[in-house]
Amino acid sequence: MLEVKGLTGGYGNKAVLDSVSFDVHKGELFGILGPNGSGKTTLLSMLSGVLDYKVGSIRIRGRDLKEYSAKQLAQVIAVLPQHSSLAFSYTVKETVSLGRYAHQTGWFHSWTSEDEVIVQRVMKQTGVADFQDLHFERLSGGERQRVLLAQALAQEPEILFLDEPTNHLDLSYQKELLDLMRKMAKELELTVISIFHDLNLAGLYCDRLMLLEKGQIQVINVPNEVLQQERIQEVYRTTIEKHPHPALPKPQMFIVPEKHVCDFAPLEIDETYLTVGNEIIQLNSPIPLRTMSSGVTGSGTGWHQHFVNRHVHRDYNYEDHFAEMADFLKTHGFEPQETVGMMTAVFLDTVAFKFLRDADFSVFIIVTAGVGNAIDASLADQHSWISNPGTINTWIFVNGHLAEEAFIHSIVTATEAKVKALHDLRVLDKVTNTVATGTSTDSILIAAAQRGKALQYAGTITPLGKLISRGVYDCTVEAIKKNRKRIEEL
Ligand SMILES: Nc1ncnc2c1ncn2[C@@H]1O[C@H](COP(=O)(O)OP(=O)(O)OP(=O)(O)O)[C@@H](O)[C@H]1O
Repeated sequence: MLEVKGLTGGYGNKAVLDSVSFDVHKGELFGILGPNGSGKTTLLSMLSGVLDYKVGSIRIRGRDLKEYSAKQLAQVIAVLPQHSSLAFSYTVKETVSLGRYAHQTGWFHSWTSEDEVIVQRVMKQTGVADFQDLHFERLSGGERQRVLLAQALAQEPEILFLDEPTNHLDLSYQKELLDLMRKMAKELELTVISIFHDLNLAGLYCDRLMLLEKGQIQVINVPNEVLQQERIQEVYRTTIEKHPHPALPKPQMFIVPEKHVCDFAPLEIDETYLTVGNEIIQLNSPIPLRTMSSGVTGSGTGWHQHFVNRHVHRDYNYEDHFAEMADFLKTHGFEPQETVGMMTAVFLDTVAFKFLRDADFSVFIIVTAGVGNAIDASLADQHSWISNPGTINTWIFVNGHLAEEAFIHSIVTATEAKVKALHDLRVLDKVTNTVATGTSTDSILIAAAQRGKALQYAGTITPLGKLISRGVYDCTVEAIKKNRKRIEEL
């Protein structure tokens, strides 16, 4: 649909673009990225015939751009510029109708019913039909943007050029505009070429991205390839982190603000932050901690400041235990969004905790262990779904800076230590009469201050893994013994 070869040029003697070559296919959503001043708008101006070029070629539908008359070009391409103002005062509908100009013929341009149908359709698509009789200059920036998009679509172009299309739009219209672009690209084979400053939106919506750097193409590829952490850091000269989108196989880049001295102040989570009561065990951190957990609230990965292990009756049974737990936390002064919350049927005074220190980092481990529901994982298929009360809740606070993989290693290491504790205490699976490996509802939390020593690994043989192994083993043994004693006393 569009072929660019060796495009070089700029303004007067100032060369902005240097040997730019690429193709865009029909029906493709193609994103142009690059830092300020890298030449994105200059390229778009050349592609849309606004800015002349001396070296290289641009071919649209196999024909050289320079062979098109202005009107012919307007029948094929439409442009939604970044900043727009109108010289005259038009209503919204009149503004959109100007898009039909390229399709009108003869000296006396007559307005056909087809023109009317198209204008009404594009006004609906862009959400501006409701205010079609208002004057353009009375509109907000976002509303104007949508009116100009409607005008561009009224042209019924084959290629739509967009310069920062979501600039003035609120969140829902950003999504709607880009959803519409993608729909039109896929269903009507509209070719969309758009400049983006928002790398995440570009990554979410575009089929391919082209990254410009100082007037040259740094890379053209699918979003996952272009949006590499090191590359973006280098080209944009800033610190960012790349993470997967939570719902889609797409990359997302996060800005990391510069840290201040207070962000590095040493923090050691230990017993002083812990309170053990009859109804809850709570640990309140002075700062949010990076967490990975299987709590009833705060599960998955996140940042949490409060940690609650709540005693519930053996017969606790709510259909929506997530909502019930959230209500419980609220009535006890905890914000559920900021709290990792777990439940246990054991008496909370049977808790075991231990602080362990290495040269330049430390861990604080807290375990409650009910084993009435102990299961041998290798024979789990012999169990029915109905479970008895009893669960092992393991909390591991790390005073260090954990890498993503260290969170996973920590869970593996802690699980191995727990299994060994059950083995050594000969905790039995009552159904199979074999040694249990855990209970059916065990829960775990890894929470790290993300300050101090960088800890890349937490396998059993690493310094962190050794502390976790020792601490989880000792605490699990102690908690099970205390719990057994407590039950004997009843
Ligand atoms: N009309 C002009 N006359 C002379 N130089 C210009 C003109 N317009 C842009 N430039 C220069 O060309 C270079 C590229 O500008 P361009 O607007 O294409 O970059 P961009 O990648 O779109 O930047 P931004 O992200 O800031 O919009 C810049 O150095 C800019 O100063």
